[in-house]
Amino acid sequence: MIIAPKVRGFICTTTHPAGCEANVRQQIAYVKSKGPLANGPKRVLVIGASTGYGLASRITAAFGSDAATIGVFLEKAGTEKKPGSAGWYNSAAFDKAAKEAGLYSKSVNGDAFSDECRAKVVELIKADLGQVDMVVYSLASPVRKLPATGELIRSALKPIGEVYTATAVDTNKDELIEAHVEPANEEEIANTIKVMGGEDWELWLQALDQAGVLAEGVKTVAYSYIGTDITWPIYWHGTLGRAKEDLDRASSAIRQQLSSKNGTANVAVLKSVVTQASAAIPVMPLYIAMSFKLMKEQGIHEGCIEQIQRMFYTRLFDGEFVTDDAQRIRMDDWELRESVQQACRDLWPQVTTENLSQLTDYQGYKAEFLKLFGFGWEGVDYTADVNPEVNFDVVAM
Ligand SMILES: NC(=O)c1ccc[n+]([C@@H]2O[C@H](COP(=O)([O-])OP(=O)(O)OC[C@H]3O[C@@H](n4cnc5c(N)ncnc54)[C@H](O)[C@@H]3O)[C@@H](O)[C@H]2O)c1
Repeated sequence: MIIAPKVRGFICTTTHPAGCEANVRQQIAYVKSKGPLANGPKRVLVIGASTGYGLASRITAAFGSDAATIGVFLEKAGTEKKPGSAGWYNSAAFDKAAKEAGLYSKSVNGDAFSDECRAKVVELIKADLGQVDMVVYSLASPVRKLPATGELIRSALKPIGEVYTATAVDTNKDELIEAHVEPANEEEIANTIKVMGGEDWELWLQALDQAGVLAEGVKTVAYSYIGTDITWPIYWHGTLGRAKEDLDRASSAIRQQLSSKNGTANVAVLKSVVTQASAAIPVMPLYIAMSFKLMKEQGIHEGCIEQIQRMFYTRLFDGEFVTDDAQRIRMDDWELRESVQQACRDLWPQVTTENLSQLTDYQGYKAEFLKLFGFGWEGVDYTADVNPEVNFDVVAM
């Protein structure tokens, strides 16, 4: 079939397998261009491995450090008649490239919040790798089914204390709007912490530790976002920020847990990038369009793969392991420069629907958003017939 993009709200409901493969190949080429990673991990588990930062982590570990990887994600396979999710095609493309390079790659498609999924991963590690020396936690999900009770909990994307009002962009109409978001109540705050906080990361590390599949000196990282005063009301000071604070709590609990095997646990604070997760956060698309323009002009632009490659190569495994006072790895250092933030603050009140494309990198944002779903990649013939049914080595749950 011939597949064209169909955007509905914050997502594109169609995907292109060849475009997703082009995305993965380009990320692999980027990592390879940096040469081998000294002292890198060799057996890596990535939870949330199919898109965004998790995919970039899997690619960096495999192609920077020749690591065997197990990836966990929740994605939909395509059928003859209907395209699957982008993460499915990304993972198929990763698996193909890893095997071509002689690297071990196994994937588990299932609910990472479930005990069954943890048990399956433990079984795989025991059977194939023995132990892992790195665990990346990169889940982004609006819902979590609690493993103990089966209760389905939903997160909320809301401010706390007062209504949030700000200029935002309606990405369907390409118009500036005034976004109003009502504050969360106590239950919504607690629920968001349950879904996106640190509990599930802790459960993973406990299960892996108890099964004896964590190697001496194991490193685990979970990804977070803090941002600045521009996004604080909706993010860091809102429900998601509370969940991310809980990740800091979990990181110190896991650090304690791993100390007997000289393991480390850190939250890595990453920059804002275009992913399916960030597209759903009010104000993020406008802020990203603005900061991308400035960071590109200043020669410090990074997407997922550039951020993660820099983290692995200059902080985690080679270079200087520096953290902030809360033991967080700060990869948002370039984004937080005053040259970027002050310029954003100055630009914010000047942006209108008419000058959006001149004052910000809005066109770049839109193009990158479509690229997440496999559209707009150079070298892909979008007029050609493509089979949406793509199979690879994946354990279904
Ligand atoms: N996007 C940003 O700008 C940004 C910035 C800083 C930090 N982060 C953080 O990085 C992490 C990853 O975010 P992202 O933007 O890469 O998101 P993403 O939406 O691109 O990826 C989410 C991943 O989680 C997986 N997933 C979701 N629910 C699952 C489930 N129930 N079971 C198994 N897998 C599941 C998906 O399959 C996918 O692999 C999040 O913690 C996010 O807060 C993102």
